[in-house]
Amino acid sequence: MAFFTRQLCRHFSSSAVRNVVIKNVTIIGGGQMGAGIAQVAATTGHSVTLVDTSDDILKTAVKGIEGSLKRVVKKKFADKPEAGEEFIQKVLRNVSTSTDSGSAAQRSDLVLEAIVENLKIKQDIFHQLDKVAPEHTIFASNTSSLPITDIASTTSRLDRFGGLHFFNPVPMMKLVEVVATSATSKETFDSLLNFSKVLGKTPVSCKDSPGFIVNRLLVPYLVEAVRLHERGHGSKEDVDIAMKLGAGHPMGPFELADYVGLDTIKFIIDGWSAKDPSNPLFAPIEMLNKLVAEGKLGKKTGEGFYKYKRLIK
Ligand SMILES: CCCCCCCCCCCCC[C@H](O)CC(=O)SCCNC(=O)CCNC(=O)[C@H](O)C(C)(C)COP(=O)(O)OP(=O)(O)OC[C@H]1O[C@@H](n2cnc3c(N)ncnc32)[C@H](O)[C@@H]1OP(=O)(O)O
Ligand SMILES: NC(=O)c1ccc[n+]([C@@H]2O[C@H](COP(=O)([O-])OP(=O)(O)OC[C@H]3O[C@@H](n4cnc5c(N)ncnc54)[C@H](O)[C@@H]3O)[C@@H](O)[C@H]2O)c1
Repeated sequence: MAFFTRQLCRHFSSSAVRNVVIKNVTIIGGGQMGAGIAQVAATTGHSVTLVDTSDDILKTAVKGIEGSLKRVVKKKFADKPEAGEEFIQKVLRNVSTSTDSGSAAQRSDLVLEAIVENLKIKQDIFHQLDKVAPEHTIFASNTSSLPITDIASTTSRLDRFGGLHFFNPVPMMKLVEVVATSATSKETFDSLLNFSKVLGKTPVSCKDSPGFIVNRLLVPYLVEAVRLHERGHGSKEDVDIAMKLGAGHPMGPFELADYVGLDTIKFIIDGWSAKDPSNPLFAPIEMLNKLVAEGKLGKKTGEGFYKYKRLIK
């Protein structure tokens, strides 16, 4: 009888999990994206634990969240600065930080990963967390370019694993790509879809195909911009001005690349090139490789294609 009950529980706890209402969220990675997602989740009343590898990084992340919230309240509470400050403190109370992803995951309905764009590191972290997270906990990755199926493969919760691809800067960008693998259950997908809506975002449904929707279209455009410049057909500045004034983009391709982070972009290009080496789209980009080798990673380090005065906006 005990055996039967155990089997029944196992069945219900894995394949027939009900929709999970997401309240407690662990976000792994307190960089640009993790901090932005933490801000939005905390603002919408979720209890958020932000995890990174050191307390210093986490301190910088929380400072970044506070800075971003100040920009939000400047608009939202234009005539009531005290109410604005109260709002900021209320949101910040919903954010705690930790360097221990395991204990954070134990209290979470959702573990959302936003660490470096490296398959092995992402797989390792989910493999560890799969052993300690509650059965009902949904895992999701914010990857820009890696197959969710590959990231999920080191876990035993393929039905409770999906993609939640946010856009940078998270507080301003309305879109979330919600990605289902062939193993993601409908309940998990619906929970992720609903979570995105509760965050105030507009979700679109995506298959686990390379680049999902946005990056599938955005990457060739960005690559062609840098090739055009390398061929001597336009300065960075003119290319950026052209795309802003001629195509209505809020940022030109070089500005956008600096904003995303050149290390992240290199991870994306190198990863796709390794999978599809004969595709000319992914041939090495000399300018990009040089800047990354010099530690010029874009806006976050103060220099990339351009130089910047302020590191944290
Ligand atoms: C060339 C190299 C090629 C190499 C190959 C390429 C390979 C592949 C690359 C793939 C990358 C994929 C990355 C990822 O997976 C997907 C992405 O995220 S792509 C990025 C998507 N984001 C964008 O496209 C951003 C475009 N930019 C904008 O929308 C705007 O510029 C902006 C960021 C919103 C800023 O607006 P601006 O008007 O320019 O500037 P302001 O500073 O005046 O801001 C306006 C308004 O917004 C408020 N605000 C801005 N940022 C924040 C923030 N972080 N927090 C809170 N508020 C913010 C600001 O306060 C202003 O408010 P207002 O004054 O108007 O009240
Ligand atoms: N930058 C963008 O515009 C953008 C947009 C959408 C999605 N993404 C994706 O989001 C992810 C993060 O990108 P980002 O721009 O925030 O990068 P980032 O470099 O700003 O931040 C990554 C953070 O992860 C931390 N980290 C690394 N290994 C860790 C580990 N084992 N445990 C805990 N923390 C760890 C780092 O210390 C760093 O703070 C990537 O997968 C990227 O492809 C990026």
